[in-house]
Amino acid sequence: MQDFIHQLHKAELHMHLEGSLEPELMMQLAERNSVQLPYQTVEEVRRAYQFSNLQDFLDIYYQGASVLQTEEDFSDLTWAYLRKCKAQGVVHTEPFFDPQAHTQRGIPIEVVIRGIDHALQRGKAELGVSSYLILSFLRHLSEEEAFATFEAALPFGDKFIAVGLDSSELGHPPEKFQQVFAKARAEGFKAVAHAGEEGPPSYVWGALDLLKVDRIDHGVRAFEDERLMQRLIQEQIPLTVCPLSNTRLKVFAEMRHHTLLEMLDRGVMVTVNSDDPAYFGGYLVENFMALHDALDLTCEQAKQLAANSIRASFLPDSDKQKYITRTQSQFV
Ligand SMILES: Nc1ncnc2[nH]cnc12
Ligand SMILES: [Zn+2]
Repeated sequence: MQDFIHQLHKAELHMHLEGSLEPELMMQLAERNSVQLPYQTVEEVRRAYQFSNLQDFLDIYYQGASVLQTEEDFSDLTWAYLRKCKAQGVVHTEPFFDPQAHTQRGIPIEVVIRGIDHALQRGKAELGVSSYLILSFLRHLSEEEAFATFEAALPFGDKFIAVGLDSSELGHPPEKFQQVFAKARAEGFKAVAHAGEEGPPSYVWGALDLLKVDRIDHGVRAFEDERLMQRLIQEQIPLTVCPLSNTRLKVFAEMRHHTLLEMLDRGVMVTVNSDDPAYFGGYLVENFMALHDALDLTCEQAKQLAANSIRASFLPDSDKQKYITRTQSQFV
């Protein structure tokens, strides 16, 4: 099964670059930049990765991100992730970055974007992995701060395709960011938002109706609202679901309780993603394998999920068709 999943042409649509910072690189960059971390060894870092909810994780995630300071750091981080993509049969990726996690520490936004973009260009040229970057706003900060971030990023508007919304969900509903999303869409950007990870189904409705997003990130709590499920199915709105993240952050107590395959079988456009692979125990293939181990994911379902990831991407239709046709003729 693992080989089968490796070979499928897959897109990854929900992955935070800062969440791909492996403990080894974290320690290396801490040393390179003289940043003090509360850990002495890689093992100590790994031992700290015990989370009981999203906020627990975010506290550690932002602390980890503090080692990223120069263009080279952002490029090294992105490059390491793209090599993983190449090794796992990910042909296209649409990663998030959180500019405010860095600008708040005094790192200029151009350092962040230039570093990431350098690696993404190299990934396309040297590894054949294509990508579209997504600029994500931190929802625990204000909409004014999101606007300022968007304005500062606009001179680099050719380097990202969409805006997103992440960080602490509860207490920060989509409507808080209605104006800045309207502005970004008016400027021609696509839109996505985390919704229904820890937040209730009403946040998914809000992301659809107020932010007018093209995809929902997570969205697993939509399962609790049958009318919403019907809408997701009818309109084929993609959900970028992250199984290992959901169990690590206790959205589901155990993988065997995860509803991803039930959603797939009901006709929801679900995709599999890794969210923060360095923190949650695996990249894309490991997420597929977790579904196989706990829920008996079949080859047919894996193929469908891979095709969904291409369909739900922002690739042009001609590229989507190319990848889907290839996957279908790969295994007959
Ligand atoms: N799973 C997640 N939910 C919200 N914000 C995040 N930032 C990084 N990972 C996240
Ligand atoms: Zn996420």
